[in-house]
Amino acid sequence: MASAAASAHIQATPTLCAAAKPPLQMHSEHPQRKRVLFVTSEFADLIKCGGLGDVSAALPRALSPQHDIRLLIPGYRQVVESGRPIRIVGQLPGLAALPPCQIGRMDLADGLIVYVLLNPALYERNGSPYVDDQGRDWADNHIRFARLGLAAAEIATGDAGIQWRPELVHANDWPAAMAPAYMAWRQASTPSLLTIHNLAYQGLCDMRCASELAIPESACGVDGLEFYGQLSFLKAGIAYAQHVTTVSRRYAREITTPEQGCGLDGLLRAKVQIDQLSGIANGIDESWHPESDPHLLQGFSAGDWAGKRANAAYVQQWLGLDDDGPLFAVVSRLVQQKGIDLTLQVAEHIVARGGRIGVIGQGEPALEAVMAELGRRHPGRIGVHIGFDESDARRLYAGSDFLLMPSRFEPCGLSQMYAQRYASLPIARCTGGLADTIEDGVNGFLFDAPRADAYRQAIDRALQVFDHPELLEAMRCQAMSAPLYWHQSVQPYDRLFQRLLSQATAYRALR
Ligand SMILES: Nc1ncnc2c1ncn2[C@@H]1O[C@H](COP(=O)(O)OP(=O)(O)O[C@H]2O[C@H](CO)[C@@H](O)[C@H](O)[C@H]2O)[C@@H](O)[C@H]1O
Repeated sequence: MASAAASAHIQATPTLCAAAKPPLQMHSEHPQRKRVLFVTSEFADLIKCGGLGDVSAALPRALSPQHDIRLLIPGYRQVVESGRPIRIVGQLPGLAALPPCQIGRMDLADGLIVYVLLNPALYERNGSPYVDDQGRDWADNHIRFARLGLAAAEIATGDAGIQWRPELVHANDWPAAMAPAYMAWRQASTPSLLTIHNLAYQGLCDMRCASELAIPESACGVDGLEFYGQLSFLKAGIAYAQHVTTVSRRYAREITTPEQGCGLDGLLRAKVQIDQLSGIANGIDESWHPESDPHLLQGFSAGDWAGKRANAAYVQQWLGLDDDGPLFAVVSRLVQQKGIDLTLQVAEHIVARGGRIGVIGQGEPALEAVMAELGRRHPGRIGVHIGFDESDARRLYAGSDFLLMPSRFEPCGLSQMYAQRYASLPIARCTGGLADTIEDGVNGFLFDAPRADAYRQAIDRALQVFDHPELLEAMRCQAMSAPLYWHQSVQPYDRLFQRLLSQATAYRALR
């Protein structure tokens, strides 16, 4: 339902937004400058549930000097009520059960352009992009995110009425993964790229939804979207995109195995054989800087730990912790992937060894409840905040000595890199991007088996380092310089964009 406040920010007349500032510095002399539509369900400036929101805010900005890259996001309440003007620039008709929508345009202060898919009934709700206030999936998620994919295809084929047409569509995760499929069914000549940030979330719905979503019957078989009797949005993206990337090189290999392939490993192996699957590691954006981060109580740098102590003092007070012992942090979505059950098993060990644990997390209601109960059982030693708060999360990274991240799988992981940058040493499982970004005993600690005993041994090694200040100092300094900023990931994306575009040109010439 549209709220009055929401409507107030949507301008129907195509006048220039007052908030628009001169665009980002554009190297217009770049001969390979391309128009790219980045399709995503989260964007940290406005709405973030996890790492996808961070990447969607940082990667397009990092690529902006090379390319005219614009975002397409759903018009959630948090987006239309953000106070940033939106002007209507396009109209989309309905198709089957996918309703008509408008396209709004938001010009951000740094020049980034965001297209907003507007349909109050579909997107302007309380709750998160994916679940309601009780943590239940929205029952019409298949409609909401198929609509997003169709809108991307309509923009790509020039049917949205907006004065801009991408040369490449970059879809992210299952909520955007129908874009390559709708583009193929509309014979778009524009190539598409799908980035998988997490293979475990696939966007499954009942096969009977096919007609509501205008999916051609010929695409409903095992060579198309069918996945064990259901329709899979992610499979659609993998099948129809010209290329698939994931967010670390190791995870790109892992998802081709039956253990980590979530039932899609066969299809992904086929993609490898035709050179259509690769891994490009995430970076971190420059707001994650311990000297200048405005969220922190006090900044700090390697060797000058007064600011780190000030953040620790804040965390102590906020979470009701005692003031002695090493501080272990958990900053995480509370979901099975993150190995929260393993942390529950080692928590008493940490407390018995004189440690404290500070938690900020949100996610599955059952895991939230056990985590909160753990905090109640150990007042002063374990403090738990169930919720999502950017400032508190950053202060917890900055104030802690170690980050606990025993993920069962981890496509890349940003939290461990944020912790490293803020001199909190990650204790993590040797999997996916964690294995690619942490050097055991140098800038963090890794353990192999997803078991409490292996995890406890890594914690004991961390505690030994904590007892040797010169070692701790050396590891902190190594960690702070380890994570790569995004500009280091630009080149591989750039090369991939150019390759996909030249393949598309060659293909068009053959037709
Ligand atoms: N309660 C809370 N309050 C405030 N902030 C919180 C929070 N809980 C988590 N966060 C923040 O959410 C982000 C989590 O990002 P990650 O990349 O570590 O994991 P996530 O599984 O969400 O991302 C998925 O996508 C990313 C992006 O590609 C991959 O790196 C990753 O492996 C994959 O699982 C971080 O910015 C973290 O600080």
